[in-house]
Amino acid sequence: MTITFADISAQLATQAIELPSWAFGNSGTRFKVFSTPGTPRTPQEKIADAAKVHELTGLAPSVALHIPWDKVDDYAALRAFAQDHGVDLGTINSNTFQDDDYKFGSLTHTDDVIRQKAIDHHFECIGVMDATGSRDLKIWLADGTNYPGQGDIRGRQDRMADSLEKIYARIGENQRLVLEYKFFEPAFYHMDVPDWGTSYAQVTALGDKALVCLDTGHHAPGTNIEFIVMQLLRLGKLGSFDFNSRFYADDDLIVGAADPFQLFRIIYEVVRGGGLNNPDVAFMLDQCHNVEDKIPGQIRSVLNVQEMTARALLVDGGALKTAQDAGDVLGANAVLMDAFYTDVRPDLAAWRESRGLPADPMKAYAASGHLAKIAAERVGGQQASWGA
Ligand SMILES: O=C[C@H](O)[C@H](O)[C@H](O)[C@H](O)CO
Ligand SMILES: [Zn+2]
Ligand SMILES: [Zn+2]
Repeated sequence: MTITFADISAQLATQAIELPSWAFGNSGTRFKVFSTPGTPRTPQEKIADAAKVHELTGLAPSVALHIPWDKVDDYAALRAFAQDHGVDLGTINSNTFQDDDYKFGSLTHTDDVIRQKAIDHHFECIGVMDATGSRDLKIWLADGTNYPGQGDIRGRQDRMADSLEKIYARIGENQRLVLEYKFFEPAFYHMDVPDWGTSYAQVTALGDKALVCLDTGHHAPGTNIEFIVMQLLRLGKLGSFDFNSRFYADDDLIVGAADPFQLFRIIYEVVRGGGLNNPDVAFMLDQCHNVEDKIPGQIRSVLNVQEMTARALLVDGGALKTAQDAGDVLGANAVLMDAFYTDVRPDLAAWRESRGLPADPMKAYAASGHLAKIAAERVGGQQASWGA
């Protein structure tokens, strides 16, 4: 039975992709962080930009914050500001990677005083969650070493487990902790949470409110990421995605830009594993727009996820299973490729219009004059920049 667009539009209508506040700030590499006219200077301006993406796509109802980059005196007021703009505040990201004290680790540090400082920072983030109504605390640790022998990697695991246990004890009833893994950078010999297995082991030891965060840019080249997605869904431990794409390392490029087929395969396993529109599995972007304009970059990103979701939902599951069970290798592959090669853009455009959204949000944003408006308005002050 061929699946039609009409069969899948209801599932598309409930898709929600959380935007990272930091994607609207300036970002770059160790070589240069470029500034851009109109870049937000405050958490409020970042949220207003995220709301513009939601206004034009209907896809991005919440914004993730990064502490202290989005530190304010009154988080309840910030939430009200967000809600006035038609979005809500989402995942709270901790940051133990920009303080001199954490040169040799944070939650893994040998010095109890420094470790407690890192734990206290997470208590502060949980306090922010209480004020913003956020569900998820996302922990990504830069902790690791650069040379064999530099650190006792076993001892570091034990100290991290102890630190996480103390943090987890403060996680509220309707809150969760998601632990993000990354195979390298900024450490170049070992990272203390290098892979899904380590994150899974650590969060499983904590309890049901602790889950794994999968950043699509955090795997060794050649890794079959969709297999990891399948397994974490199967184990009920996939809490969230940090979506982006990369050609080489953790490039944090627009999701689907570097490898659209990989994004399709990942989302197909999300669909197959019951993870689509599943409140337990958060879709978030984690990107930096170093040279392209940031609001259009985020619009393009959520549209890429939507397009690949539509294609994944068009996979004829019945025909696929029949071919798989019959050992029809090429037949089974063809079922998936047919969906991947289906151009869903015309149907999506008509469907957006039927919902009062612009058929082509990229064109609509370009024609809106919004970029020129914020460039003219946002003069003076300190532009938000990755890291500050
Ligand atoms: O590589 C770092 C991770 O992707 C984290 O999610 C980090 O918090 C985020 O990228 C912001 O820089
Ligand atoms: Zn990430
Ligand atoms: Zn990353």
